[in-house]
Amino acid sequence: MHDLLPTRSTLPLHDVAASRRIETRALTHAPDLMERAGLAVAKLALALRRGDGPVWLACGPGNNGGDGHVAARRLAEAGVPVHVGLTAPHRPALVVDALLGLGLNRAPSDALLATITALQACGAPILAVDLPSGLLADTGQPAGRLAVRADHTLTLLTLKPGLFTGEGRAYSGRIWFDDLGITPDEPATADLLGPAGRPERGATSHKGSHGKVLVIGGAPGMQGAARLAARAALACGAGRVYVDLLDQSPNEAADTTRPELMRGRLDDVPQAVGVVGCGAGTRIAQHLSALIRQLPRLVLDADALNAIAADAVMQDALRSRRTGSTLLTPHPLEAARLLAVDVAHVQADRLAAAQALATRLNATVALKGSGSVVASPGARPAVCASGSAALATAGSGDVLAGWLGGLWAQQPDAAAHAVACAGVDAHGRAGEVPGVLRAGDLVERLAAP
Ligand SMILES: NC(=O)C1=CN([C@@H]2O[C@H](COP(=O)(O)OP(=O)(O)OC[C@H]3O[C@@H](n4cnc5c(N)ncnc54)[C@H](OP(=O)(O)O)[C@@H]3O)[C@@H](O)[C@H]2O)[C@@H](O)CC1
Ligand SMILES: Nc1ncnc2c1ncn2[C@@H]1O[C@H](COP(=O)(O)OP(=O)(O)O)[C@@H](O)[C@H]1O
Repeated sequence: MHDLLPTRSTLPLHDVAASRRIETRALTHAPDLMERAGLAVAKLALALRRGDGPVWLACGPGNNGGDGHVAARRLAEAGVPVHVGLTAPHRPALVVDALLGLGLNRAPSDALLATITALQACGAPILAVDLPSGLLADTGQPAGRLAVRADHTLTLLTLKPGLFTGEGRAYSGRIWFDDLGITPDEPATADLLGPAGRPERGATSHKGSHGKVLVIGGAPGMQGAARLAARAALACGAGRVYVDLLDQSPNEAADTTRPELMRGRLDDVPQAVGVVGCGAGTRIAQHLSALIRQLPRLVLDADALNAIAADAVMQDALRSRRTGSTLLTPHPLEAARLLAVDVAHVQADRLAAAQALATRLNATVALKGSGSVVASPGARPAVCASGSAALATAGSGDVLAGWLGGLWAQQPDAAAHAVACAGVDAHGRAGEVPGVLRAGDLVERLAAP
């Protein structure tokens, strides 16, 4: 058993169907799985309980509840007072939520909702077994109007996507993992991203070795967005970074506080990685066709995505680009526009939405938000466990787009999927601070070795 985040390597995620298959096969040679699960829960409960009061184990009707009953027995054997039931004891030292796990298949019944409300109100820390009760393992969304908001979740046998994306991080608390001694014997449903290395800088390299980025965006009043993207590309290590600010005179500086940044246009740097759309407004539409046709590698963000959502011809042009050469970075609303659905639909199943968009536009999609999802046509999707609400501030997405452009410029042979996985995870890790991180400071944190 170990504390899972931050991840030290890329790990497999398994959805409910895959977890069930793994469990069924494992039970043939390890029939004591529930004993192992209950023991792991009891060990963690011992470490987490606060005071001498009873550990309250709220056990549901299925095997999740079974894990809770085994844990209760183990705790009692260790001399810990336990209370097994659906109503609260006096001053519990810990609550073990073993109501519902993988088997959640509908909105919790009223009786379960009453127990969820009681365990939430009792004041003790909550340890959820496998999943917070009421949270859907595949999507990270509550199945009904309430799910347990746990302080800790000990997930068992497999890692479930819903712990990490959607609302998962808000409900799961600190995530622990015990594989119960079983190695998954089928491919992952998705990857949980680990840290990726930075592009190498050879001792004799020169600026020409590290590629070019062209940032196109920054309509009047929104030039900061393009500048943030350009600064991020520069901080990432791109050899040269050019900025094409829409509607600005070509004689003006790209960024007076970053003299390293140059003005440039598509015709000046036709082989650059394009980072298009940050703060661009609606005027970007008139530039997009040429950019989509000519730039070999494209990161499309913000207003570029909105323009594409409104133009079927541009969508066709995107589809005809080489697979692996286009990277879209929508937040959920931009993804919803591109898919012609509402945001709730996207958030209800972020993995499915990202995959649908990737297939529809023949592009890699980094669907942003807590638990960003990277999806590409024909590839296994990835979920990013890094990041925090410190990133929920204007400009952090512009920084991501620029950073992705900078990474890609230095790895011209990389496919968009690999670039997206590395960049999204690095961006999230740099954004793990208490409070708020201003986007300019995020660039500096990303740049730090
Ligand atoms: N087998 C093993 O050795 C191992 C098992 N493990 C553990 O087993 C867990 C999976 O167990 P599980 O399949 O029994 O499902 P579980 O989550 O307990 O729920 C099913 C029950 O809940 C009910 N129910 C569903 N939704 C409901 C709702 N909204 N409101 C009310 N009721 C609802 C459903 O009712 P039904 O649909 O049948 O009417 C059924 O009775 C897994 O998460 C892990 O903890 C692991 O530790 C590995 C070892
Ligand atoms: N609560 C959160 N947890 C993790 N990452 C977050 C959270 N809120 C925002 N982010 C990240 O911050 C960035 C915000 O991007 P975006 O919404 O495009 O902002 P902007 O357009 O203002 O730059 C995305 O990378 C997103 O994944």
